[in-house]
Formats: sequence, C-alpha cells, structure tokens
Amino acid sequence: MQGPRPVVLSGPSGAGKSTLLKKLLQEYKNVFGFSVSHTTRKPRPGEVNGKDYHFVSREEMQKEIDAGEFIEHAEFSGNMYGTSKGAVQAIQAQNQICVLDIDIQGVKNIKRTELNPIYISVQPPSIDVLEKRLRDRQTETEESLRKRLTAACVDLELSKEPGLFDLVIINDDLEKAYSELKEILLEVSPAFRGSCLSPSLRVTGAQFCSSSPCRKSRRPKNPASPELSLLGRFNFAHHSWSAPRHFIPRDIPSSLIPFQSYSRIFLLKENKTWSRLCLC
Ligand SMILES: Nc1nc2c(ncn2[C@@H]2O[C@H](COP(=O)(O)OP(=O)(O)O)[C@@H](O)[C@H]2O)c(=O)[nH]1
Ligand SMILES: Nc1ncnc2c1ncn2[C@@H]1O[C@H](COP(=O)(O)OP(=O)(O)O)[C@@H](O)[C@H]1O
Repeated sequence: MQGPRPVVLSGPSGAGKSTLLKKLLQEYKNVFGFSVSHTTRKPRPGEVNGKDYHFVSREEMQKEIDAGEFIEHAEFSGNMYGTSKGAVQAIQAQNQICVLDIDIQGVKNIKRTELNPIYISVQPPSIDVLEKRLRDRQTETEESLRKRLTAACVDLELSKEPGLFDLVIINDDLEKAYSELKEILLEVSPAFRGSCLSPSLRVTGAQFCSSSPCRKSRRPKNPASPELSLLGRFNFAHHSWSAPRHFIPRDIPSSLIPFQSYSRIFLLKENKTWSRLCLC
C-alpha cells in the first residue's frame, strides 16, 4: 500500500466515531479520505450508497470476499462489514490520508496486514451515556440496541489489551474530543502536520528550495526570509537525524523539533510564532 499512513478509528457503536470523522473530513477536505466500507445492513435514513457505505447483499459481499477483494471483514450485530482493497486504494491514489471506521475485530485483522495504520480508540465516558446516545440517535430497534451494548462491553474490555491501540480518546465533550483527535494526529501523522502548514509557508518553502540546492546541509546563504532556518536533515543512509543545534533558536517549541519522515525541516517565524515547513 502506498501514500500517507492511514488512520483507524475504532470503538463501540455510538461512541462518536462518525461524528468526529465528519468534523475532520469537513475541516480538512482534501487531506483525509474516508474508506467506504461494505455492509449488509440496511441503509439508515440519510445514508448514501457509495458515500457512507456500499450497501450490498450477503451473497454479493461473500462473493467478493471469496475473490480476495477485501483487506478485512467481520460480523457485527447480525450484519457483515468489510474494507475492500479498492476502498483504501481509491483514497491512497489521491495521496490523501485514508481513515477507516472499523470495529475491534477489524482492528485485529488489519494488524495482520501490511497497512500499518495509526490505531485510535474512541470510547464513551460510560455505558449509560453510550446507551442514552444510541437511544437519542433513533437508529436502532430495541434488539439491535441490546446487541450493540453487549458488543460495546466486549469492545471496551478487549481494547485494554496493551499495544492494541496507539491512543484512546474519551468522547465526553465533543469539542474537547475533536481537539484531542487533531492534536493526536498532528503528533503522529507527518502527512497531517505537513498539510497544516499554511499555503503561504509552502510557497515560501518552494521558492526557498529552488534557491537552495537540496544536497547542501548547511544553512543557505540567501534564505527567503531572515527568520527561515534549516532545522535538520534526515540521513537516509544511517536512518538518523542531524540537527545542528546552533540553528535552533531557544524559543522554538519542542513540538517543532525534527520528525524522521522528512529529509529537511525548515522553520519560519511569522508574527512571533514559529511554524515548521517540511520539505522532502
Ligand atoms: N471490521 C469492520 N467493521 C466495520 C466496518 N465498517 C464499519 N464497521 C463497524 O461496524 C460497527 C457498526 O457500524 P454501523 O452499523 O454503521 O453502526 P454505528 O457505528 O453505530 O453507526 C461499527 O463499530 C463500525 O466501526 C468495516 O469495514 N470493517
Ligand atoms: N460528545 C458527545 N456528546 C453528546 N452526543 C454525542 C457526542 N458525540 C457523539 N454524540 C452523538 O451520539 C450519537 C452517536 O454518535 P456516532 O458518531 O453516530 O457514533 P458511532 O459512529 O461511533 O457509532 C450521535 O447521535 C451523535 O450525535
């Protein structure tokens, strides 16, 4: 699989995955792409075939699974769900960060593949709150609500397995949970961090790059801005960073210190604030 590292959001039904994802996809339209799963469950009012899910029959889905077209699939609450290879490839072909919303069985199955995503668990503050949210959502029958609550208890127990998730978000206050999600992604996804730089910074960087040959590891003679500094260089041969410390002014926040996915890191100071500009 190519492209930026995908992101998996998992957690009990009703925990708030779709709500958080919608906000993320809305705020960062061309940065993230949603992996549209297949399911045999019936569409809910407002759900669009091909956008929310590919709604298919059990026979159709089984046929495609047998043909090896799925990365993973699972049975949840009496229906089949699965991620097709095509769903992920469609996002990666656009160089977007692919986001998957899958259950805990899917997480375990994806771990056996080479997809290598970042695993985030979204959890409710309590089972009682989860039940209330699911009831208020008005999408479930009493029977499917019961099944989801039972599955939620299993999910919350299994998700305690050390190392299964990279991070857990407790979705109590929505805005707080969303901020946490963005912070986590900024921390762990170089592709997201790169996309958060303002276009003006990127343009400055491009001009800067053209006037400064990529092979040179010293500070360029004529930087586009006197406040633009080369922070570090990744040595692909030794897989190590060289960050000449004397280039780093004291007021740079530690969150801007080099990350191993870039060959060069520049910093730009604008309005007294440091921004990182990453160039490969
Ligand atoms: N394994 C797996 N789980 C999926 C997939 N798509 C959705 N799910 C999970 O299936 C569960 C039920 O999804 P859904 O019926 O949309 O209900 P909701 O999560 O309560 O909105 C959720 O936990 C989803 O994360 C998939 O492709 N694979
Ligand atoms: N932090 C929150 N506080 C209150 N309600 C929330 C919160 N997050 C989500 N919800 C609501 O809870 C319900 C379940 O959220 P949803 O995103 O559909 O969960 P999931 O996709 O994990 O099944 C939705 O009606 C949603 O509007």
